[in-house]
Amino acid sequence: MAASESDFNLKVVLVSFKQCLNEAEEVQLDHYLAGWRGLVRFLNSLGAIFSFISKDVATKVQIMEGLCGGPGREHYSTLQSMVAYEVGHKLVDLERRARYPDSGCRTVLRLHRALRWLQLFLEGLRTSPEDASTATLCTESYNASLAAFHPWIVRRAVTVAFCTLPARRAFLEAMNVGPPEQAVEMLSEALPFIERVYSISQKLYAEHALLGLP
Ligand SMILES: CCCCCCCC/C=C\CCCCCCCC(=O)N[C@@H](COP(=O)(O)O)[C@H](O)/C=C/CCCCCCCCCCCCC
Repeated sequence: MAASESDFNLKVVLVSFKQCLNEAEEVQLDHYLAGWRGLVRFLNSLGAIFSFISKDVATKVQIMEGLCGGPGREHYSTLQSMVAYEVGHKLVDLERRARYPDSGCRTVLRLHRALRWLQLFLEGLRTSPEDASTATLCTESYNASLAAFHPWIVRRAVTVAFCTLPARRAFLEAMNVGPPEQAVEMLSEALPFIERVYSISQKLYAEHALLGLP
């Protein structure tokens, strides 16, 4: 993995997701996006073959940064306020993508689906035996989450990229939180926060019938 990305620390990323929820259990977008920025750094450290993925995530983070810092910024403090604003002002189109291609709701939905992949993948890393194949873990988590939303060509490219992933031990070391055993322990503590953020977001999107936003 590239030395320039050696400042990556998965614990810091996971803490962002822990900090996401306020007392009312609303998802605070600044922490949510901070978590994603950290994940982009890690993706960049995996080499050029993953750049099509990191670019897509980075673009989506930039769209959200534009909304969170733009003229309507007061509506973009939490996921809940964003959904209420965009749905209430008809800024989302459930039928076509072309009308509001950069709405916050559709952009976060893509990240939200990817968060499910991350949750499943990290859970796989945490619970698998030492000699488990990361390509297999990645493929299984991908097939159980994001794959349903991607066309054949993306699924194919992703499957090829997975074959270049480092071994499980290297992954755990790349988290920069100490020896592999400590990384596994950290995952046990941190994963419930990702799960919580995911399930609160999923419920919110389901309540507003936004889970299929094109
Ligand atoms: C030390 C271990 C830590 C693990 C950290 C992993 C870091 C990576 C975190 C997340 C990566 C997944 C990001 C995927 C975002 C996909 C968003 C998406 O679905 N975009 C598609 C739809 O967008 P619109 O066109 O509707 O705007 C877009 O078409 C697809 C683009 C590229 C393909 C995305 C493939 C996702 C594969 C997920 C596995 C990532 C493998 C990372 C390896 C660790």
